[in-house]
Amino acid sequence: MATDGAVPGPAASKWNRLTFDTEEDVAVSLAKYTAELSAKFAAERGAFTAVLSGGTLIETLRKLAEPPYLETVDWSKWHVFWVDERVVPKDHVDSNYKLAVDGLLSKVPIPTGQVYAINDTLSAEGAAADYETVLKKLVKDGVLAMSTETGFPRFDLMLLGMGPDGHLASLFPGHPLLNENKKWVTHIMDSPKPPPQRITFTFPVIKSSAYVAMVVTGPGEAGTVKRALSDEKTSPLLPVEMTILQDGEFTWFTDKQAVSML
Ligand SMILES: O=C(O)[C@H](O)[C@@H](O)[C@H](O)[C@H](O)COP(=O)(O)O
Repeated sequence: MATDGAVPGPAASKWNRLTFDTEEDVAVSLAKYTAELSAKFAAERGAFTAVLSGGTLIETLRKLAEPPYLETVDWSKWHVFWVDERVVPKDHVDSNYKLAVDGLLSKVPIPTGQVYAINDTLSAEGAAADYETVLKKLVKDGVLAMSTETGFPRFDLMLLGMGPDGHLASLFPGHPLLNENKKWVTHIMDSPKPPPQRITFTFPVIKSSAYVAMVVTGPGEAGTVKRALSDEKTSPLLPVEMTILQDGEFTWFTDKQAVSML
């Protein structure tokens, strides 16, 4: 059972809240939504740029690796990125790349050259700069779109999670990185969520997305979801509340436990 809600944001942007009975129902709907956007952009642009988070998001994407999507999705058009990544070896248990490979990417035939992991031999600062260089080349190559409104890259779909403190990516409440408005990719050395060293997309990039799915299931963030979805705003806004798309569609994918305090 899904319900919609009305929402704020720039006139060109849309905002939806979908609530399902169970996490399983969220997973079923998220796979359909992702597969449909994949087909849309593959047809329109000949490529589909999909950005993954760490955390439970990969588990909630599990239905994509099952029929019918295994056969019906044109995986050759996919280009996969990470909205944030821990600065650890790619085979480390804390790696978001490892998490995604184990949970999804090893099960679907995306060309390996179209999965963009960080260079794990570099420092956090170096890896962020290197990742930004990779993105800029993909813009030149016509794989990654640019937002004409913001001058930042415009990813087709970002699949995001939210922490109990309202963080997304590695953009944490009260952190100076929330104000970064020049770089596409930056680095953090003191992440309150371990491990401490990460790279992360900046807000201008996230806000330039064509589609964002904010996937929150279970009771763990119910209080933060209540605050994020409340009309009464308290200052300072949480990072998730700051994520107002410039010209895109933001959709909450939640289960009943996640919205149980609304
Ligand atoms: O690298 C990370 O840790 C993630 O990208 C992070 O932003 C995650 O999405 C949230 O912390 C939600 O995590 P859960 O889905 O596990 O609640």
